[in-house]
Amino acid sequence: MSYQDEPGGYDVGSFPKDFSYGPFEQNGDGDNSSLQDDHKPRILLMGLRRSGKSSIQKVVFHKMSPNETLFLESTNKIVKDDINNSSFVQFQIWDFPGQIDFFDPTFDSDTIFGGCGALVFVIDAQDDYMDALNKLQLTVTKAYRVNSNIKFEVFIHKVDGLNDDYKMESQRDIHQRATDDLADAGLEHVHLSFHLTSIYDHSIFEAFSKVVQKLIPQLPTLENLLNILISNSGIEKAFLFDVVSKIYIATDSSPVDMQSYELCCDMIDVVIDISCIYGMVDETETSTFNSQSSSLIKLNNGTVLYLREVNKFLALVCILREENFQKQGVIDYNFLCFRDAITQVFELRNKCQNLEDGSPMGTPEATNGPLDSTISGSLLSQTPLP
Ligand SMILES: Nc1nc2c(ncn2[C@@H]2O[C@H](COP(=O)(O)OP(=O)(O)OP(=O)(O)O)[C@@H](O)[C@H]2O)c(=O)[nH]1
Repeated sequence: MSYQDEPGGYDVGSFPKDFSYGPFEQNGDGDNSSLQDDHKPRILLMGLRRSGKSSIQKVVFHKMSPNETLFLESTNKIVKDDINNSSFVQFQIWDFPGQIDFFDPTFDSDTIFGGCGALVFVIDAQDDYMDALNKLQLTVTKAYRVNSNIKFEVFIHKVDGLNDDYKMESQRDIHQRATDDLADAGLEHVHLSFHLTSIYDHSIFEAFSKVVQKLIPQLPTLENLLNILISNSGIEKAFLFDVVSKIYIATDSSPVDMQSYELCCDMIDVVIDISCIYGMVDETETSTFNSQSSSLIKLNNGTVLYLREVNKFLALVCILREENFQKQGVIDYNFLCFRDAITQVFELRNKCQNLEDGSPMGTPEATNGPLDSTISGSLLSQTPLP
């Protein structure tokens, strides 16, 4: 990951449409870095001072430990962070200073909101949130006028300090007030998504996963592939993880429960830690996660966790009953079909992006159409487990 700290020089002309995917572009011929930049969507982090914006960015994308965020200094200019080199998913995060003033003539809202995919507004739930709600209304109104395609995500943050009842009550109250405020501004049709988050547990990774997923046009295809994989392999739940950030870019369509997600995150940590200690062939190696990476953990409640490498950046982590793991051969075969299908999805996506920069080929409908049926066919041809 590279880290930039430059408040000016935004690229106004290009309008990022969706995610671009690292491995294939890096593998491609020639220098297409400017093309990559064109396709990189922006996620903006906004909210009042000290609400926790920089902490979120540092913990999720820079592996900072939550306690270290106590020493973070206040952000006083826009900080752009490129999430690209080591992560499969590519985008930019712009961290805004809390005191940003939309009426300042130097605040170029067309540039800032124009190329934005998602706007994450962070509200400190441990503080009085009335000012934050006013700012939220102002921000959404301003951003929506410039770009009606922005996904608005509200993080009700620092909930680690709150008991469960108060947490739910705050969420209900913030939800109600925020939607009322928008209705007053004539924007009742604008959708806000709410997430309860804290950097001290997995909730921030889960919330960010959902933000990122909304910007992946191939999500329905990925979900469909995961559904086919689990139903033919006796798997209960499967996540496709971006290994570096531990955000999941897709899961099957059964509901996600936090404990399963935490278990899978912990498994990735275990695999990376063990690989760092025992998996380095020589000291020049920089990545310990490679095509040899896989792991099987049996829990004492009859559950099995199974991890397989999909590519340099992605891992599939599955949860299944021990008795369903007896036919590991079928699961492994289905996994290989799944991996091929995923590769095809992103290769096709990449070709479309290169061929028709900005054309409707990049839309989910286009990528889901003919591709889905061929890939589904190859997976479905496997013998389902009894
Ligand atoms: N309890 C708790 N504290 C948090 C959490 N997230 C951030 N903090 C703390 O909140 C304080 C402010 O965090 P920052 O990330 O600097 O806030 P910011 O929104 O970037 O602040 P500005 O740069 O001034 O706009 C720090 O002391 C963090 O440790 C959280 O989830 N729970």
